[in-house]
Amino acid sequence: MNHKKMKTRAKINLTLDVLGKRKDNYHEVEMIMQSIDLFDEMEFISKKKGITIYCQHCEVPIDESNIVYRAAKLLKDEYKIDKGIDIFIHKNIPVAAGLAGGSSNGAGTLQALNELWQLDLPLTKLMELGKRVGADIPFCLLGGTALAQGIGEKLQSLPPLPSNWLVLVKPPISISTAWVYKNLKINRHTQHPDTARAIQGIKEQNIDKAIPYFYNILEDVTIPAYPEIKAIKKRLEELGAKGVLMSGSGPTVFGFCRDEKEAQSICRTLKKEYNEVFIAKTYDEEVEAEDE
Ligand SMILES: C[C@](O)(CO)[C@H](O)COP(=O)(O)OP(=O)(O)OC[C@H]1O[C@@H](n2ccc(N)nc2=O)[C@H](O)[C@@H]1O
Ligand SMILES: Nc1ncnc2c1ncn2[C@@H]1O[C@H](COP(=O)(O)OP(=O)(O)OP(=O)(O)O)[C@@H](O)[C@H]1O
Repeated sequence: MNHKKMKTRAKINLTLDVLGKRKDNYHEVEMIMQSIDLFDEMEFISKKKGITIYCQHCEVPIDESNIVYRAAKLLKDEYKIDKGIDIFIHKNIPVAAGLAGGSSNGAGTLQALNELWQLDLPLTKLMELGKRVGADIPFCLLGGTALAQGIGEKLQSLPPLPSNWLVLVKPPISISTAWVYKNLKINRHTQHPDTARAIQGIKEQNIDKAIPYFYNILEDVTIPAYPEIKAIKKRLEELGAKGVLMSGSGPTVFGFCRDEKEAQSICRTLKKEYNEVFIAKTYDEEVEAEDE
């Protein structure tokens, strides 16, 4: 086999808590992560030498700083691979949005090259390698619904929450993840998500019971700096969405809808106010396996 195509899916954070700062510049987190069916398309074609990235999106670098390049290089060096690869990325996931678009591409690269280079590495090994490239990559490899701890790499799968309709709105701002973590100040007044209760609702497969406990501590940093995030949250809530939250380090905001009809209607309204508005469903590969 010398050719592979794949879809790489975005994630949202249903809860995001920060428990403390580590000595390595990272933070200990606790978060419930969820794959959604908003995806990039990737194509991998073997060649003799070198790693070449092709991507038309103006905000995505095609040099060695691309997450995909770093993932491919890590695998190539670690397993002394004497082959090259052309990697084509077609972006649908908004860039620098808090939706782990780049991490999903990095995860897809590890999976695809594991096959094309016949490495036969188990998922746990790919996750360990992925962590070295980015904290969200291990979850992107696992997918579905999961509790993430450590820096995001210690993962426990939760019962799937597939096919819940979401509306997502990305305001036209870019936020650096490192900046957000650096500016988070936790004290005794800081509100934290009730992760255990959110997990309980998910385990009971009762999204309405879980939603009141969805909370993202990083909004404490982003909302004062970017009030438009709060304005979008308010609009989504006014229009009837539930569990409205910023994803990751932002700036994308998502909200849960009752059904497709409600999602379409909210999406239509918000498209008149914002340029980047998306509909997506929560996704679990095991439940919704499809021919890719
Ligand atoms: C905000 C989230 O997207 C939520 O899922 C992740 O925690 C961030 O994941 P990511 O973008 O893959 O993160 P990385 O690319 O590994 O790290 C970017 C920067 O974010 C900060 N960072 C990230 C993860 C973490 N647990 N603690 C941190 O402090 C670090 O300063 C790091 O330099
Ligand atoms: N393959 C890639 N796709 C998207 N962005 C990439 C990629 N490789 C490198 N980048 C760079 O990484 C930065 C973060 O992009 P990305 O879309 O992954 O952010 P994000 O959704 O906020 O990630 P996360 O939720 O993991 O913090 C961008 O500024 C972009 O220039």
